[in-house]
Amino acid sequence: MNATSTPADERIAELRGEIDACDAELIRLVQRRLAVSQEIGQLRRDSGGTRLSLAREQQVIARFQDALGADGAALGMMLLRQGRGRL
Ligand SMILES: C=C(O[C@@H]1C=C(C(=O)O)C=C[C@H]1O)C(=O)O
Repeated sequence: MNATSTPADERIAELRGEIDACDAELIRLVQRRLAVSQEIGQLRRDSGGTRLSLAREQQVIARFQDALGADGAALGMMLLRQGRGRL
């Protein structure tokens, strides 16, 4: 600790490091999820199926809603939208 920083400042800096690590992991997971989702979409289209599966999307949103409430559902919808690209 230097002369001007308090114990709270030190702890905040430490916790911000944890947040930064969480964010980096989340970004990596979102990118991985997008790649997997796009691969599934391509496989379905190549075999003559639809690009989207609304029943599956409802399951995904319900999972986020159950775990995280209304904001979770919104987050799930953002992830789904990311994988859709141009409709
Ligand atoms: C990835 C899939 O395709 C699409 C993308 C989804 C997703 O990103 O979770 C879910 C349903 C589909 O609309 C799938 O069917 O699982």
